[in-house]
Amino acid sequence: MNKNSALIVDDEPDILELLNITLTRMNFNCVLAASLREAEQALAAHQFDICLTDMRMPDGSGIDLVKLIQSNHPDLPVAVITAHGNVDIAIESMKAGAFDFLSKPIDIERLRALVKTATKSGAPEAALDNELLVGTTDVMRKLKQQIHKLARSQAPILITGESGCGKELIARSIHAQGPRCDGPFIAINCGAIPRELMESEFFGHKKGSFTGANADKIGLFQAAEGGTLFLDEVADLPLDMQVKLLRAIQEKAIRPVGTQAEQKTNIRILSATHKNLQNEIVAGNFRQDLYYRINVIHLHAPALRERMDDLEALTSAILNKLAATYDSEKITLTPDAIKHLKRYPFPGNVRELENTLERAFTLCEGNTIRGDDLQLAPMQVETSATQSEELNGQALDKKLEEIEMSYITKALEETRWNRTEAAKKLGISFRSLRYRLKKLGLDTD
Ligand SMILES: Nc1ncnc2c1ncn2[C@@H]1O[C@H](COP(=O)(O)OP(=O)(O)OP(=O)(O)O)[C@@H](O)[C@H]1O
Repeated sequence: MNKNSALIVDDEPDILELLNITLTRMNFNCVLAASLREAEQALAAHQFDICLTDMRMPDGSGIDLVKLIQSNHPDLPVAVITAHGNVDIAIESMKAGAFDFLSKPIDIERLRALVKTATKSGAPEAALDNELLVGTTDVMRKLKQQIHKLARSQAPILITGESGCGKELIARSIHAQGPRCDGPFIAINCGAIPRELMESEFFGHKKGSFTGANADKIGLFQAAEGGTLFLDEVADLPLDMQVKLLRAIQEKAIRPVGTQAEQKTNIRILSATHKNLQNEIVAGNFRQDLYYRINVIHLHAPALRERMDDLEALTSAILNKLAATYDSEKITLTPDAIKHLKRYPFPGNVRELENTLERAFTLCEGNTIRGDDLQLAPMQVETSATQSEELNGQALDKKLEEIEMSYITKALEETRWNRTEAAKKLGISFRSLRYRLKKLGLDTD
């Protein structure tokens, strides 16, 4: 088996020795350098699989080395070793391109985990274009490149963008392309957890630690061990929970409710929000220090109306998925339907496009969707981009659902729950009614 090779840069002989012994035991060939100059020479002479560097060297800083490696050897993962508690340096180095950091005193277990993650290859090349994210417009191409580049890094990433524009999908792609791809991807909507259960949901609890805690329970952090924890709607975390989350990220350790002992964690944190976190900080709803920690790298997901050239590709991907789900033949759109879609601003982004097409599919005759089947009200078609920014996709969906629910229940009551008759009354097919009943939770089968 070919040995991996490591470049270790430190002017402190003790640490150099510790790193050397640990990595040699992990079957690495180690090259040692005591200064930036020596590191540069080693980089010019050898190929490495990982570089570990201290921050302070006689002739420069670890960040200088990170920058140098970024520009000359962009595929070489480099991790920095920082003084205990020096968060600023750790973050600065990750922003500069370090894939992770270790703080002193060095914890051997963490060091081994870091080295393993760094040298583990991500998903195979074939998966890299990731079919997950449909889109070839410039903005999507750039986003995909960024995702590919950031997948190996362990830096926390904040993904911003409007509702339904693909933030979770981006997080999944980062996970799928990175070295943690065999580990779990745990997604959690921070706004959906009852406040009183939050700490236990995040960190787990011990049996008997509070009323209702009938058994030991693991939390999301433990469930995501070795993988990625995706905190969706992170702006909705209450302030007291923000403090606890900050601590967990900083210490890379958690304490389940009702226990004293800390548990180390090895997870990557990705977060997302459709809110402007800067504004939330000013309003006193979000902690600046937590923002700083989760936003080491920032990715922005574009709204659908900013990449309308992707609309047709997205539409056809969604229709293929629908055909597979409903075991139907290929579904097509008339040119008129395509025109309708192109004129609509999609305040609810790709999610709204999916909902629109699914609804149209259940309404359409045969397998061809016409303009009218899309039910895009003229008022909505004309909505300006500025107005649509104020609309919230989820609110719109909820409203439409309420209207749908009230019409359907009325028709069902009038026909004494005869669904064939109710469908006729509503002017929709039986198939469409059945689909809607299921979706609204009114299905009695
Ligand atoms: N580029 C894309 N290609 C294919 N499907 C996409 C794309 N972007 C979003 N989607 C689909 O749109 C839906 C919404 O995406 P996702 O849940 O990732 O959005 P989000 O921004 O996280 O939404 P929210 O802010 O409401 O949590 C999903 O079903 C997702 O698969």
